[in-house]
Amino acid sequence: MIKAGIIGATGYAGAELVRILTGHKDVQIVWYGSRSYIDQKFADIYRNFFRIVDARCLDDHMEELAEEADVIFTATPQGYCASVISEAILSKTKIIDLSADFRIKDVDIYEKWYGIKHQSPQFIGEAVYGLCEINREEIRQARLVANPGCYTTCSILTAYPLAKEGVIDMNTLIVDAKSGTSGAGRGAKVANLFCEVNENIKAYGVTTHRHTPEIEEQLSYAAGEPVLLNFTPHLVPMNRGILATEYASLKKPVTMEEVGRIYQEYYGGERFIRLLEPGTCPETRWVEGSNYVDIGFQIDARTGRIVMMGAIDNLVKGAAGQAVQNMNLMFGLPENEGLDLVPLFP
Ligand SMILES: NC(=O)C1=CN([C@@H]2O[C@H](COP(=O)(O)OP(=O)(O)OC[C@H]3O[C@@H](n4cnc5c(N)ncnc54)[C@H](OP(=O)(O)O)[C@@H]3O)[C@@H](O)[C@H]2O)C=CC1
Ligand SMILES: CC(=O)N[C@@H](CCC(=O)OP(=O)(O)O)C(=O)O
Repeated sequence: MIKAGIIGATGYAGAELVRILTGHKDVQIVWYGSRSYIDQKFADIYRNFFRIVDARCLDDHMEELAEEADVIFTATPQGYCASVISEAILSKTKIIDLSADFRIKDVDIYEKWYGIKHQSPQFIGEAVYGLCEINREEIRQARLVANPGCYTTCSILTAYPLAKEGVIDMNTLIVDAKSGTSGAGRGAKVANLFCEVNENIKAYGVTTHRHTPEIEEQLSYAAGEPVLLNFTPHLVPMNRGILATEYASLKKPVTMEEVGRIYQEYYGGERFIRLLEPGTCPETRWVEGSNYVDIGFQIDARTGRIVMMGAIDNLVKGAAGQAVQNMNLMFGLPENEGLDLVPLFP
């Protein structure tokens, strides 16, 4: 049995980790970490776990937890993992960090976009960017995995094959993405109150959202050239889900069949990527509650552009599901263990 500790188990991403790991046959959760609910029963906070999880929440003692756990998930705010990680901890246990602390290789870029000083830049080099479909082999060897963000997972996977194959002009790429409100976490904020979000759609973080450099960095590796792009997130009145619609000019005319073949070559064998039939657009409702990424595209011969579309559940493939997929790789388990979650509908 793999012993897993979750720091931040009481947040939305942490609670989703509890849900997935509770159904994972090779994992025992040994630590339900919290700041605000110490000693309270986890199932009293999230009553969907009534008579399923009996444990109480514990404080966030990483050093003590490292003695007990084979893997620690940090589902905590930006800056937390970097402020507690140490060689002593990493020599005893593996860490999968759901925050952005180790995602961006250039510490100056991290500090500029996140507005905080990085407390452990010495571990940035060894951290593996945990996008399983792209970095599978490195993840298997990793002690520290930087689990990608929700917008970034969806945006990168949707464009990756065409960026890698040089089909699109990367300097024309625009990523327009929409997210449900669980993406903002459980903490109370006026902007996320029912009356503020319901019956409304708005863009936010226009030209300044912190996921921009993460998408740019990963697509730069794919394209083999520096990438600058526009990323515009939107908040929509739903609980879960991300839809990314991405526009780019084609470098030369290509057919739907040719593009379909490229996607097939990269993702045809991927358990969690579903390439939709030509002309079918991804919808968040068909991936909700699951680890799937649904991808579709359409060529606009009139403008010479391609429109690529991806949908995920932000809390599953965008956070906890991907974290468990990473854990499976790190422990040599089948990648889909605990993740055969059929999407929910309605
Ligand atoms: N929500 C999403 O869709 C996604 C989130 N992420 C990332 O995952 C992480 C968690 O996000 P999310 O679950 O949404 O956030 P929440 O605000 O819902 O949860 C935050 C969690 O962190 C705990 N916490 C807060 N401050 C501290 C601290 N100083 N020390 C220890 N624990 C602390 C909270 O504990 P308590 O409540 O007990 O006080 C809570 O369990 C973030 O880094 C986020 O960016 C990544 C991808 C998607
Ligand atoms: C709707 C909403 O507010 N979403 C969050 C993204 C959450 C997330 O994925 O956070 P990290 O990837 O940075 O860990 C936001 O825009 O800040």
